[in-house]
Amino acid sequence: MISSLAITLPVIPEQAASVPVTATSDIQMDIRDVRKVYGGDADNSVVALDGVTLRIRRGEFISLLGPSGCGKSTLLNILAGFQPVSSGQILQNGRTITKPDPSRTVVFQDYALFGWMTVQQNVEFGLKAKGMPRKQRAELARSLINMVRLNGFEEKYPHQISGGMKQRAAIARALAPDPDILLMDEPFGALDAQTRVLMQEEIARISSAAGKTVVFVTHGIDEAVFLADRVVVMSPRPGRVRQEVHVPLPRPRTAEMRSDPWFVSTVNDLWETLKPEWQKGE
Ligand SMILES: Nc1ncnc2c1ncn2[C@@H]1O[C@H](COP(=O)(O)OP(=O)(O)OP(=O)(O)O)[C@@H](O)[C@H]1O
Repeated sequence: MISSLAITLPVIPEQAASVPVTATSDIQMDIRDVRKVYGGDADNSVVALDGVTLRIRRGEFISLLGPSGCGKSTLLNILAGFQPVSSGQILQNGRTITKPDPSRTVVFQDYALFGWMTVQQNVEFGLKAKGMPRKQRAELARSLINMVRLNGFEEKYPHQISGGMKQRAAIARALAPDPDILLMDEPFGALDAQTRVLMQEEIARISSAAGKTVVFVTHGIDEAVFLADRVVVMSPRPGRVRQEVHVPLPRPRTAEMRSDPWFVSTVNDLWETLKPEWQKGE
């Protein structure tokens, strides 16, 4: 039971009041006043992010939650190094992010597996690109396949396995280069409701076991709270950090925590806050 914690750690309206004291050396990602504008011409330009500031601790699991179009994917793409900021800065271990790097890998909603490669080959892909010898990469890939519980499916092609299995393979592939940070963009968005719940429990287990920092983009309030150490709620476009919720649930997260009173009331409170914006759409 965590109900005693529920009294001391409610949904926090102001970010500054809630942030635990963190040594600078524990900060892995430092997002400083980031603004992103798409389109150069002032009439057609879209301000996707404005003044986003966020510090992410090493090993922390962050859920980025917000209405459609608030800039969640934009922020994730910038963290990955796929897109530049328009202004502001993002530091990883004190260094500015300027391009993609194997220390940050991405899991997308649509799996992005190579259809002509088996599960084993997909997982090995990044290791081969890094020049790891064949035997070593085969062993490492097998242990990751084991971790995501796909043993027995190593020689299957993506079209021969289910959506949940494809996403497990994509997670194993993203973990293969041993990244510091795993970036996940609505990874379970294409799955049916039951598989989604099972995958949430899997990623909770895998991320704890692998000890990675995770940034997880989602529309799902219960998913965000179930998985995260901290839920970062974004405002409608232009995206800003409007609220942070520190989640006191212990790890490993287990299915029964979904009926904990703190969990239920936090999900309800967030829903009440976000409903008007989500009803409006973009
Ligand atoms: N390449 C682009 N060019 C122009 N506008 C873009 C581009 N990519 C995104 N946008 C716009 O920027 C805003 C933020 O988009 P983004 O995809 O980051 O939001 P999101 O919160 O991830 O949305 P969703 O939850 O629907 O995926 C939206 O208004 C979107 O239309």
